[in-house]
Amino acid sequence: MIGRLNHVGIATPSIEEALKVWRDLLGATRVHPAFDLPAQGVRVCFVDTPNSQIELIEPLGEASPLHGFLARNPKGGQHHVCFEVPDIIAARDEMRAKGCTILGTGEPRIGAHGTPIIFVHPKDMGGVLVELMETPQNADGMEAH
Ligand SMILES: CC[C@@H](C(=O)O)C(=O)SCCNC(=O)CCNC(=O)[C@H](O)C(C)(C)COP(=O)(O)OP(=O)(O)OC[C@H]1O[C@@H](n2cnc3c(N)ncnc32)[C@H](O)[C@@H]1OP(=O)(O)O
Ligand SMILES: [Co+2]
Repeated sequence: MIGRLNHVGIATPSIEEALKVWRDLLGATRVHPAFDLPAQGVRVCFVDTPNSQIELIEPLGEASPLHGFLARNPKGGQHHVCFEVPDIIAARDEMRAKGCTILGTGEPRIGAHGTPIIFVHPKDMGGVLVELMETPQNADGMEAH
């Protein structure tokens, strides 16, 4: 079921501060404009790497899921990893059948790439918060990579 690594999520109190690491120290040159995703309670900025992306996420609003993490890690840190799957409902049902907890209602929500996503609880994933996202498709129905 597990597919391509789409991105690594990095929680930060400030995207501008975090960019000093990824752009200024590590030399990333392709930094996308930051944007708000109110439905997910985050502000997002993607940094391209040669074979994947870093997703910088900053809390947006009082209900942001990042507040607990940043209370434990005030300077931010690695928050989640995201893998593509061909069918999000099939992936969710398979993970549930294997005894994993899907966070929230379990209904997929639209993520930053415009495709449905779910999160699997870190207690079932060896301490790693895992995001699964449906593989982006082109207009012709082919994988958009
Ligand atoms: C940009 C949009 C989208 C995309 O398209 O890519 C995103 O990526 S949005 C990213 C932000 N959204 C989410 O994270 C949604 C899912 N997350 C949650 O529901 C919560 O954050 C959480 C995972 C349930 C954690 O909630 P929190 O209140 O912070 O902590 P708890 O006290 O409930 O913690 C329970 C347990 O889990 C450990 N934990 C928490 N966060 C992480 C983490 N990021 N990685 C690993 N482990 C984590 C926490 O330490 C607790 O452990 P124990 O103390 O051992 O119980
Ligand atoms: Co993500």
